[in-house]
Amino acid sequence: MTADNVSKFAGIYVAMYSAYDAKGIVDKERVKRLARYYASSGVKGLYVGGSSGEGMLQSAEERKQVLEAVLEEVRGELAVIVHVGASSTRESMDLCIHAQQVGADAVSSVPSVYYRLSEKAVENHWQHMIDSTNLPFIIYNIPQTTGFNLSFDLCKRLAQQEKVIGVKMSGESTFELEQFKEAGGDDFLVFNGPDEQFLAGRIMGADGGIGGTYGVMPELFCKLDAYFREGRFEEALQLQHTVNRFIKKLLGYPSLYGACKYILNLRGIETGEPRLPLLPVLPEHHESLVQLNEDIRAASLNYLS
Ligand SMILES: CC(=O)N[C@H](C=O)[C@@H](O)[C@H](O)[C@H](O)CO
Ligand SMILES: CC(=O)C(=O)O
Repeated sequence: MTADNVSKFAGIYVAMYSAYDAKGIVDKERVKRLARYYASSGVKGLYVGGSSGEGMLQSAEERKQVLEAVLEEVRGELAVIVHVGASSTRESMDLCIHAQQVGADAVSSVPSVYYRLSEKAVENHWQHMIDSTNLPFIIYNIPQTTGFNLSFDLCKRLAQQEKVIGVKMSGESTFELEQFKEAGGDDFLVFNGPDEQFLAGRIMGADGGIGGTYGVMPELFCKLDAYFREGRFEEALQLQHTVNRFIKKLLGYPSLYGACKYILNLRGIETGEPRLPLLPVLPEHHESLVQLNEDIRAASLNYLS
């Protein structure tokens, strides 16, 4: 990993939702409109097909369609990292090869889920993906959903490879986050996962963040990152408090993604409902989401003026 790569990839990435039509079928035009919405928000890039993107709930064919739509819209304008994690190594490799063919900037993956795998098995799973293309690879560590926590030693071993450029750390320990930076060295990128502690992650060494709630407030996260870079920590903390009030509310709905998608809908960006088993919001939630959308809008205007 070179310093060039660091400057190419460090920054704020929206973990993008997928867009479906009213029947729940992937809608490429809607995906494009959503990608376009972020292109003017100041973010560095998009993380496609991750937790928020519901990649794990889609067929490989659908995942390819979503990625193609995103790239057709913002290729060269935004950095596009695509999550290729799947249960079988074979499917992940297929998604990696596709990502390279269509021009994604990097691939990323969680461990295989469902089976309880040894560290050796997870390493081998990731290595097959790394070897299947020339693309940079970003480890996705999210122990609270996968049950597998990346160790310092495995991080260090993987980071020695040129193609392994970073880790998305969605575990909540900022100590472990700091240790991944230590394991990988200066040129190894660490992305903060938990949006609620973005500032803490940045202070402990993260080079940027990849987050789902950024999708409804990208400008606020870009501003928070700017405050951090400028050393304006008190203002950064105040802004983190502000976004956390919004995140806390978002987490109170039947599903976080359903709430975020409804807010996007209020802004004229239709993405359909989250895919089951993730629950949509109900009519009784609409009024409070209209209010939340207005509050986010007011905060964005306030911070950007
Ligand atoms: C567990 C999970 O999905 N974490 C996401 C990414 O790492 C975050 O972006 C959260 O969605 C966000 O911090 C809200 O809790
Ligand atoms: C939230 C997040 O980072 C993801 O969608 O993977």
